[in-house]
Amino acid sequence: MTDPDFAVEVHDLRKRYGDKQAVDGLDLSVHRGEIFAVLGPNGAGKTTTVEILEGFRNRDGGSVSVLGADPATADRAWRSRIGIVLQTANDQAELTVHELVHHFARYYPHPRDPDEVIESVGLSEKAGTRTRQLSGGQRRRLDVALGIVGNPELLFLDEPTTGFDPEARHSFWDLLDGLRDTGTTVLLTTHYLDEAEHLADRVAVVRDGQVIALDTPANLGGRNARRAIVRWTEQSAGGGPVHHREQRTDTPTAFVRDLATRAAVDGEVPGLQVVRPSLEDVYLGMIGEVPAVEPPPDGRPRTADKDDQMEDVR
Ligand SMILES: Nc1ncnc2c1ncn2[C@@H]1O[C@H](COP(=O)(O)OP(=O)(O)OP(=O)(O)O)[C@@H](O)[C@H]1O
Repeated sequence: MTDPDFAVEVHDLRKRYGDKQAVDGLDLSVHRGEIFAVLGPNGAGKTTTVEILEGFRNRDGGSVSVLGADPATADRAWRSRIGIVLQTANDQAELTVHELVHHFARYYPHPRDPDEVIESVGLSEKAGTRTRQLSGGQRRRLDVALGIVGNPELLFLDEPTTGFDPEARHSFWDLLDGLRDTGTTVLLTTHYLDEAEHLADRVAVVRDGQVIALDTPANLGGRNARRAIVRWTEQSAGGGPVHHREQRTDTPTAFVRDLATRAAVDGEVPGLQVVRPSLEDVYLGMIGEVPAVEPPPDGRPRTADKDDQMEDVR
């Protein structure tokens, strides 16, 4: 433990609520300076894990190191090195943006310049506005301002863009890209696959309290999961039933060329589609929502080609 290259190291983390094993032997490590996303369905154990890392919740077992210290016993000096943006917004509704950010800055030994922070989250024009008069997206930006004004080495963001419109989400991403450039380590939980894909250097998928996959967004699920899928239809001889065919391949162009010579009807392959699984397809396959990237079950028809698989998907 306490490898200086890692901002966070977690091994075999466990937490139970009554008879619910919320975290069940979870392992992960976050490099310094990286943006790390934790994805998972509702109830997977993400918030519990993050709260343990923040020192807000006790664990039942496992080892945890955050900025070299155990959050369960860490002191105030440690706390001033982390920033936290919670799911629920702060409620000092009568203070202005300027007052609130300046007020929070005084809690920290080495804060950033509060006015620069307000500017960096795009709220300069709202500095004199009471926080209750901010829109949801502006409120979230203020939450981030409060999370970063202490100049944290590590920032926790719990579902930062839930409820944002697409434009607000994209400006928030720009804000985080800027934070990345300052070397701040960010650990965020999100339900949005596009968010993880855009922002994260690495992604952990959590299900049933365990990390079931951990990789870069491009490699999550393995290279095989991102192979192109060619889909088309074939009709049985004599006008019989239509079969939906599907094949995974690294060489879709060559495959379609070959398919066109054997399966085209009047020059066209019926129902032809070439798709590459998105991160969302891979993720949904992993958490068991849609078997998007699983191999076909036994007993389904397959091609003679030993490298690739084909199935009748009906
Ligand atoms: N304080 C608590 N008391 C009892 N059970 C809890 C408590 N907090 C969470 N749980 C349960 O533990 C499991 C994990 O919850 P957790 O909030 O960590 O999941 P999550 O992945 O953050 O979910 P979401 O995406 O919905 O926020 C869930 O089954 C939840 O109902």
